[in-house]
Amino acid sequence: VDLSVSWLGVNMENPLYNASGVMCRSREELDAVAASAAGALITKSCTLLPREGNPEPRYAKAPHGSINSMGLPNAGYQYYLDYAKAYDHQGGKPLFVSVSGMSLEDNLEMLAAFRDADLPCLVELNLSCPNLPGKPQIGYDFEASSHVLSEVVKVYHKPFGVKLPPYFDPVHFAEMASVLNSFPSLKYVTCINSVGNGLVIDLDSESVVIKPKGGLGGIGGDYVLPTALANVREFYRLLDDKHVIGCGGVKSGREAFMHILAGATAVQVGTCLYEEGAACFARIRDELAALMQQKGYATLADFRGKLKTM
Ligand SMILES: CC(C)(C)CCc1c(C(=O)O)[nH]c(=O)[nH]c1=O
Repeated sequence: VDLSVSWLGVNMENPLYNASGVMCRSREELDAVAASAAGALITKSCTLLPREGNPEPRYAKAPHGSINSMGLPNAGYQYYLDYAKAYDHQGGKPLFVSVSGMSLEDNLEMLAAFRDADLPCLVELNLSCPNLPGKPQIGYDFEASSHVLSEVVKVYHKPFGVKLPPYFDPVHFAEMASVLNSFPSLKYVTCINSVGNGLVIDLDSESVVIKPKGGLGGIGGDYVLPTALANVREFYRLLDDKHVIGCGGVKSGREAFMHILAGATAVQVGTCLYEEGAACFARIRDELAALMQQKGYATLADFRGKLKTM
C-alpha cells in the first residue's frame, strides 16, 4: 500500500505528524519527530517573546485522554524562525510553523518576519489564540476571525492554514466555513484543537489534576474523537478548495483511517504522542497500512472523504 500524500506543494511519505504543542517546543524535540516515522512536523505555537507558560502541573493524563492548560510556553518566534532557516526542507519531511500571537499586532509582526524569510515551510495560525479581554477565543468569535484573517492576508501572501477549535452547532460550522471560504489563500484548516475548558477530577484526592485555571483545561484523547471526526467531515463538506487536517483522538491506524475517511488529507497525533513517544508514528503507520491492505485500498485517495451515510 502507498501511504504517501502530496498537498500544498509538500510531499509526505505518510500522512502522520505531531499535533502542535506536543513534542515540538525545543529543537531537540522537533528533531526527534523529524527522526521518527512521522511524515512531517509542526512547531509549538509561538508568540513574539519567549513564554514560561503556566505553573505546573499543567498537563495530566486522564483515564481516556488528557487535559492541559500549558499557557503557550514557547521559545519565542525567532527561535522557530531560526529552526526553519536551518531545517533541511529537501529532507522529505515538511516543516509547519504554528503561530499564536497574544494580539493581532503580534501575529502580523511574526507573519511579516516569516514572509520576509521566504522559507518553504507552511504557516498555521492558531485561532485559539487569545482575543480581547471579555471576548471568547478568536475561533469562537466569527467577526474577530474574519477581521484577523483580513489583516493577515494583507501581510502574508503565501498559502497558509488555521488551527480551529471544535464546533458543536450546525450554524457555527456554516458561519465559520463562510468566513474561511472568503480567504482563497487560506488553503487548509486543522480540526480540532483540544476541547476547551474541561475538568478532570481525581476521586481519591478529591482534587483537580492541573494547577492553572482552577483545574480547567483543553481535553484530548479518546474523549474527543467523535467531535474531531465531525469537525473534519463538516469542514471537508463546507470548505471550497481547502484541505482539512485531522487532529483528535488518534491512537492507532483505526482512528487515522476514520479521519481520512471523513476527509482528512493528513492526520496529527497529540495525546498518544505525549504518552507513548515518537515510536507511535511507526506503529500507527503500520496499523493504517495493514487496515488498508485488509480493506483492499492501495492509496489514501482510494478512501479519503468516502464516508458512507445511511
Ligand atoms: C490555549 C492557548 C494558550 C490560548 C493557546 C495554546 C494552546 C494550548 C496551551 O499552550 O495551553 N493548549 C492546547 O491544547 N491548545 C492550544 O492552542
